[in-house]
Amino acid sequence: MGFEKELATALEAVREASEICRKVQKEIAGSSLEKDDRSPVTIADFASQAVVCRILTDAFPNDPIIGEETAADLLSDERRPFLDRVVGLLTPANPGVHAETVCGWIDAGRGDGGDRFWTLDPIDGTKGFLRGEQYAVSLALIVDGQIVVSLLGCPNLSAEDGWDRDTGCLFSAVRGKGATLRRLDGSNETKPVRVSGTGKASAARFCESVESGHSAHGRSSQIAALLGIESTPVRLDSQAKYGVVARGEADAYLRLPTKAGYREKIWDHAGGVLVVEEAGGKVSDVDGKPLEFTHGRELSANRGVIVSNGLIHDALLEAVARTA
Ligand SMILES: Nc1ncnc2c1ncn2[C@@H]1O[C@H](COP(=O)(O)OS(=O)(=O)O)[C@@H](OP(=O)(O)O)[C@H]1O
Ligand SMILES: [Mg+2]
Ligand SMILES: [Mg+2]
Ligand SMILES: [Mg+2]
Repeated sequence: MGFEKELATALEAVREASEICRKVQKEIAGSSLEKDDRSPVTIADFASQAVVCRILTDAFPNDPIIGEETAADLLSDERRPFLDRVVGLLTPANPGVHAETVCGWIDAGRGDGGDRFWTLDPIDGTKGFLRGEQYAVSLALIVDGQIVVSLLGCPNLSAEDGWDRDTGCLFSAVRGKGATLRRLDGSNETKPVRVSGTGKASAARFCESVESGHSAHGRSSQIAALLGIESTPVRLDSQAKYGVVARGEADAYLRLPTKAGYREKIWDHAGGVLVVEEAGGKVSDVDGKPLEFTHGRELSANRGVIVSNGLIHDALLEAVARTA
């Protein structure tokens, strides 16, 4: 199957959601609150999830969506003004829309898995978004446990030479058809995406999370030392890291387990994984196992994530094992 309609619909959804995020990031003050797990969320996270779920549900009414956010976080009386601001973001494209409708769109993202489902991170890297730095809108379609379509909208990641750098970029991949880069604006000009050709592990350029609570930075410097790497890792938020490896600006992204028991969420990876694989790279957990998107909301069968250009993957896994 070509998944043409799925890709076209997902491109429209990620572009519309990214546009809202860009608008909010320009006037960010007072736009965030804290969820029960103490992580931040903004009006743009909710609006982005609402937009993507609305577009996907219109086109594919039978497809479940597993999204990060829930409207339950908006329903108290004290959060009503915050909900009204989310509704305000959606009103230009949906004149007269009511709060109940918007909450229904957000909660269309409360679906379960199954043979065919989408997973959505409406803003990945919310902390980066709040700092004015990198974030991504991440969306993927999973069929029979395999990612078949994936998209990463990166509004603050410059498009490459010759393109207007300010528009941000949009990566997409369809299984077996390669990975593609577009500008995030409406233009449909595309470029193929390829990983780097760095074959010597000692020459590898790493990227990793900004937040040391999300990936063990100390262990990644030990790994770099073992491999004879002298360059310092580039730290950037969100699945933009997958995009950067996919287009060869970095050779690897290490996400090393921190506190025992944290399980990675599927929406934090699905949009990036297929983009890197279709660009010629490789993704596994720290034990070298493929990521399993068949256990609901979490990658419960995996620990950590190692992303590379493929050529240096075995050397990375060996160094990871030696620092265990
Ligand atoms: N303890 C812990 N360990 C691993 N991962 C965690 C942890 N806590 C949160 N998260 C998830 O990290 C997502 C942000 O991705 P990054 O780590 O790439 O961003 S950052 O550079 O650290 O800001 C972030 O995604 P968003 O909530 O969508 O921003 C979280 O789902
Ligand atoms: Mg995330
Ligand atoms: Mg998120
Ligand atoms: Mg979050």
